[in-house]
Amino acid sequence: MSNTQYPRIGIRPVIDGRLGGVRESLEAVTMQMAKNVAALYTTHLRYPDGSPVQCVIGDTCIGGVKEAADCARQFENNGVGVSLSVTPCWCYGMETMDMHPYWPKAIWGFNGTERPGAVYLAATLAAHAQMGLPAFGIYGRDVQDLGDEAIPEDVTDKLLRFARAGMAVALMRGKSYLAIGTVSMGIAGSMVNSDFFQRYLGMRNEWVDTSEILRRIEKKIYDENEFEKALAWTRSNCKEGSDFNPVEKQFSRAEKDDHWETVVKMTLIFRDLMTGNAALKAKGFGEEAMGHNALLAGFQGQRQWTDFLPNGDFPEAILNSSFDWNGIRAPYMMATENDAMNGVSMLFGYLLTHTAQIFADVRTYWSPDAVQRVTGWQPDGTAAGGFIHLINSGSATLDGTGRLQQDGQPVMKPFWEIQEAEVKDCLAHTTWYPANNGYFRGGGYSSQFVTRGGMPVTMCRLNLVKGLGPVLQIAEGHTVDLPDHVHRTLDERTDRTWPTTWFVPRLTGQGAFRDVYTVMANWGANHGAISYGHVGHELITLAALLRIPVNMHNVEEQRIFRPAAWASFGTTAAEGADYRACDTYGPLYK
Ligand SMILES: C[C@H](O)[C@@H](O)[C@@H](O)C(=O)CO
Ligand SMILES: [Mn+2]
Repeated sequence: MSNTQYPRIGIRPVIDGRLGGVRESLEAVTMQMAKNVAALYTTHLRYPDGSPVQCVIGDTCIGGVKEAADCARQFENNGVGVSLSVTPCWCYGMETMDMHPYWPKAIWGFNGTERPGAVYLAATLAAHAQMGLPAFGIYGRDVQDLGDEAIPEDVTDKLLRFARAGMAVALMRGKSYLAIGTVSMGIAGSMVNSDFFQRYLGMRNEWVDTSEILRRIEKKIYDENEFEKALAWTRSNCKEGSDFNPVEKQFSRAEKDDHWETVVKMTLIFRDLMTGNAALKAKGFGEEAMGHNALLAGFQGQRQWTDFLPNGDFPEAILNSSFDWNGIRAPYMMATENDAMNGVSMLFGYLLTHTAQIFADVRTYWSPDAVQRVTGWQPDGTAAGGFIHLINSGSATLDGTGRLQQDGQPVMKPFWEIQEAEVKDCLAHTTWYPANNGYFRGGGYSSQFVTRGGMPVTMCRLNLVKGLGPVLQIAEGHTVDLPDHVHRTLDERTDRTWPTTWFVPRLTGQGAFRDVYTVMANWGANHGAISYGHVGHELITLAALLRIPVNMHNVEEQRIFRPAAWASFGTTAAEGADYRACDTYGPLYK
């Protein structure tokens, strides 16, 4: 996606239409409010390629329906995907409101009292509620003087929160999920549900059979120069681990070398399938050069492919990372086992944070007693109540090693903040073991690392429930370090050739978060998507925009920001209100 194709944020300066004094006195102040928000957005928000988000400000202030219609046309012509109305004064709600059926909407009503911006906000939010077009209300806590250009901190926070989630909605619209293969090992999440993608995300689905990978390998439908570069980089940066397979099952050195070539080609091919590649056009493959317009993809892998060919762990891990042989770059979202529902969970985390995501099985809850029994160590500190072993062959991002840093702390961060030395460190802490060929008869290489402890992370998962629809679950928590011998003992009970993250959710003492065991017991599927930071509140805002109820979360009430109309569905049991609101509005795209 080039910069010019990214959706923009439309800012609507709304004004009291009474000419002959009132309007004239407010023109400059209203337009200035719009300009100030645009400046805030362009300084703080970025597109996935790292460039600043672009805003379109209405050509004129909007005092009535004629100017509202002009502005809608202007926005349509300028690629707007998210709409924010701003006003310092009373204006005419239904005459000036944004009526677009699916642009995420918010109104910032200035908290001054010389002119009542908040009264407009209330009147217009009522109109939005009455018309079934939910909008977020933004209103500062402290009164400002008319003409005070500062955007207070609480307002800034809400403006940014709304825009980040709104932009995620706009970025998904019109893009594709590409399934490479079909259902993996009976996993329902890989039974790609096009009705969900179309109606809830505005995305389309593309499917290619895995025989396409073989065709491209055999017919050399990839950039051969890039392949040589990629193979050389892989040889010098991806260290191969010992072969733990029984000797009689091990592949020969020649076969292993051949597997390295295959997995590097698979990486190029998966990426080209997703986004296209101009180099293919030059080789006479114009159709392949276009790709599938995919923002997200999944690879079935198990079992038909992996039963006789190298597995997808290398391509999945590299694509999900913020770097490869071409240098530091944005991660590609790639779900292992073609678990599209976990892929979308990753996509949510990625679009909100611009950081790579860990894809993992939510494999084992280790109670303190079980840990003590098996290792002799009594878990303490963050791990005192036990922990969850997140581990899956393959697709966890190498950024998940925790070797990227901020002020000496382990982090995951947007690619534009990553330094070359940090990339080297991620690679140095990753070992590529010959795949466990009891599971992967065709060989390949699995990435192994242990995530550094102390990172704040958020795990989420989108589930489809028949009769209900999609629901999102969210668990904020931390990665933890275990003493070496404890890690080794527990890890070796599973598969020591796979990447491990030890995770402790933050407990609230209530419901699903009464203890670590109960968090795991309430997880709705075998996988979770793990994003850096505590971003549960951002996920909740995004879910509300998409009309997806959140069935489980541990986010404090004061951090939750949903469209104003949600309050009309109930204010004390907010979870129930969320379900009723999402049910009433239905999916964003009809
Ligand atoms: C190798 C195994 O089949 C794993 O891939 C399996 O445990 C899963 O990841 C299931 O989601
Ligand atoms: Mn899995």
